[in-house]
Amino acid sequence: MAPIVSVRDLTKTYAGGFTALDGVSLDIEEGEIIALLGPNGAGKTTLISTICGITMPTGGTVEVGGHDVVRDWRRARDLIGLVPQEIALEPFSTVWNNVRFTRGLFDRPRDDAHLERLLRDLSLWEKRDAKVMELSGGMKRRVLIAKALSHGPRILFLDEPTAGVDVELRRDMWRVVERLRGEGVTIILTTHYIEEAEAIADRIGVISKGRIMLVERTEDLMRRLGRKELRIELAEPVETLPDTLRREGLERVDGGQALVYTYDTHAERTGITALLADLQAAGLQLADLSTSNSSLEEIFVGLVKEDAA
Ligand SMILES: Nc1ncnc2c1ncn2[C@@H]1O[C@H](COP(=O)(O)OP(=O)(O)OP(=O)(O)O)[C@@H](O)[C@H]1O
Repeated sequence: MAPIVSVRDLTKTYAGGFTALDGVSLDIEEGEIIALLGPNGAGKTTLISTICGITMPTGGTVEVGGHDVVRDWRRARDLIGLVPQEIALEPFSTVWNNVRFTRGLFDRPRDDAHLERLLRDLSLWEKRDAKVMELSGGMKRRVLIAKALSHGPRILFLDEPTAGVDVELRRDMWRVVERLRGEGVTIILTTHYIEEAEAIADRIGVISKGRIMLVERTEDLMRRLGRKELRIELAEPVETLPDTLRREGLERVDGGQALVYTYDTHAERTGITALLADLQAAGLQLADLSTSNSSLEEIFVGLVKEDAA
């Protein structure tokens, strides 16, 4: 099946000369949830805005549902719902009218039942007659989501959806995302939180300095990167490792006072039992043992550092 979003060699250099996207290519399949992960300023928002036809590319192409987002922007945009990072709402208008107006912009027939369901899902129904300016920041974010979904888009973009939102909104949001997933809606979100990406995304793309560094199925990425460290404090330091202990992943550290064994938490065998047996056989006395997660956060920081190196 043709991808629903196809990005080819996309570049964006802003008027001031700054290159925010530097040759990005990415295919997104219909119905998948993809998380774009990257530090501040990596180019995530620029990528989303360009796919949505809001930012003009300086090179390359983007097709959404087979429509070029520049030449055929209206048809491409019609398939898209965008929840932006910044709150941009009509402050004097009510919640209901804000959402209904957006649906109207997409030339959809009136469908109050659809809008009611959306507002209920987002715990906004009680506030439907309130003016947007009277709402809290969290409520305004809910309105942004309702607006983005008002015309029943096939693709939903969520730009940093959970930055600074409370637990309830996060929960409501993920409930809506689950429902949309069930309906086959494609979801593209940007986030700083790798745990969030891991929890909901089918694939994770890592962006740094305007480039896609990797795109992988979440489970493959986690398997590849899901490593843990076992630290073995020795009663007496060892000068060199006996041959019977030499193996992949084992290192002498702190002048031989400790050994660090890195293993794959997903592997069928971690090799820990054999290692401990070999340590005993080699006559090494253990003073202490501890394990630490190579946390997903650290992995991410590591990836970005790698790029900077
Ligand atoms: N209109 C603009 N003019 C000039 N530079 C811009 C413009 N918009 C963004 N940039 C720059 O492009 C780079 C990428 O910005 P972008 O907002 O895409 O990053 P991001 O990954 O979404 O970051 P964040 O997580 O902070 O939102 C940044 O260095 C930013 O300063």
